[in-house]
Amino acid sequence: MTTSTRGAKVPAVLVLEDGRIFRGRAYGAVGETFGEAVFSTGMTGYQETLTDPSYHRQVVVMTAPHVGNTGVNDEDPESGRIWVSGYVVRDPARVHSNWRAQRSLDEELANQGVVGISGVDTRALTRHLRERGAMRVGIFSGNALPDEGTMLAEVRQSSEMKGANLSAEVATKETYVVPAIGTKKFTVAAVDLGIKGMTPHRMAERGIEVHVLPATATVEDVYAVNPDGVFFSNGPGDPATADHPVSVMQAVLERKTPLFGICFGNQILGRALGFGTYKLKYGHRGINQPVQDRTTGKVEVTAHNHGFAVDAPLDKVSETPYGRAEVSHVCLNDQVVEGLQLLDQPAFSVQYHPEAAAGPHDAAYLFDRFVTLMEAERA
Ligand SMILES: NC(=O)CC[C@H](N)C(=O)O
Repeated sequence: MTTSTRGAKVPAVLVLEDGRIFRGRAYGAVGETFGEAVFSTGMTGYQETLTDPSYHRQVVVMTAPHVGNTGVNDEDPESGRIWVSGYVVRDPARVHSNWRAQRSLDEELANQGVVGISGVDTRALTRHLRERGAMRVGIFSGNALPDEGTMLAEVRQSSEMKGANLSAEVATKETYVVPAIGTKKFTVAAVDLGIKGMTPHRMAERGIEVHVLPATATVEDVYAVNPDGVFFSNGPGDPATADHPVSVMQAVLERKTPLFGICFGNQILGRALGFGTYKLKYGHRGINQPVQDRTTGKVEVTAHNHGFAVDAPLDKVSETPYGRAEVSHVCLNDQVVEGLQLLDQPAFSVQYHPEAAAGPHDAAYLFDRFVTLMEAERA
């Protein structure tokens, strides 16, 4: 059990681009940071949230009121570092206690230079974002802060999420291989647009050797690994900017290689098929979102982290250059497209996170579906 009072007495201010201001105390590193203000409704899994590369350039507000209780360990991160650009909590744990804990959350944020703020009325902030939409934000902490007008001007000069092309900033620069666990059955080329560590692990558990390729990988790079299937990962930024992975995916669809995409990968499949993408008002982030599989009618409780979505018709099968396609999954909160599948070739994707980490495992069957497509191709 460790106690920490780091930053507890240093003032901090959160300034939204529309001029609303919340005052609190420094949490984690002291300094200033900018990003898109978004909220996550996950009650658990803060380490996985912080280290998900899809949160690059986002300031995450936790709706769970008490954060940090179980400290930080070196097993749960989804990547090699924290990616959120800022962190907002109401009541940080002063005492953490868990058999796996190695240090406190505010120590970890400080070590990694992540500026946060605590003591914020996160319920009021979340309601504000829900009503006005996700927007730019700045967190400023320290004993001598700029005046409000200066802070607001800095927030309004910071970059927007719409139009941001960020995959190359978070993805691996070099290809690496995640070996199959047990007998190797298949090889998959996984295009890393900001991949979470649990995703190749879920494939490895099913006998897949995963070659994780940089976001800049070409069609030749993909086929150089002689893949049984091709995967496109989650990742940060605006899918409207992802022209390169869209063209690589179109080449994969041409060849009818089994294809699976998660989150950003679903948006890329949407674009590859000719659908548009758009920015949601405030997005879906958390581990408690109800999604219906429209093929089976079953409802899954699922993990989400997306601010954009695919604009595809829910009520009809669409003709695309790669055959017929339909919306396979839909979010029951707001009818947003949560999955796509092709009817004439082995390709599908989901907007949410079947790998969980954090979150329920209801959607793990989608990895089995990918295996089934690869088996059918081989038969
Ligand atoms: N987790 C993801 O892949 C997110 C995809 C995209 N950046 C979005 O916000 O919608």
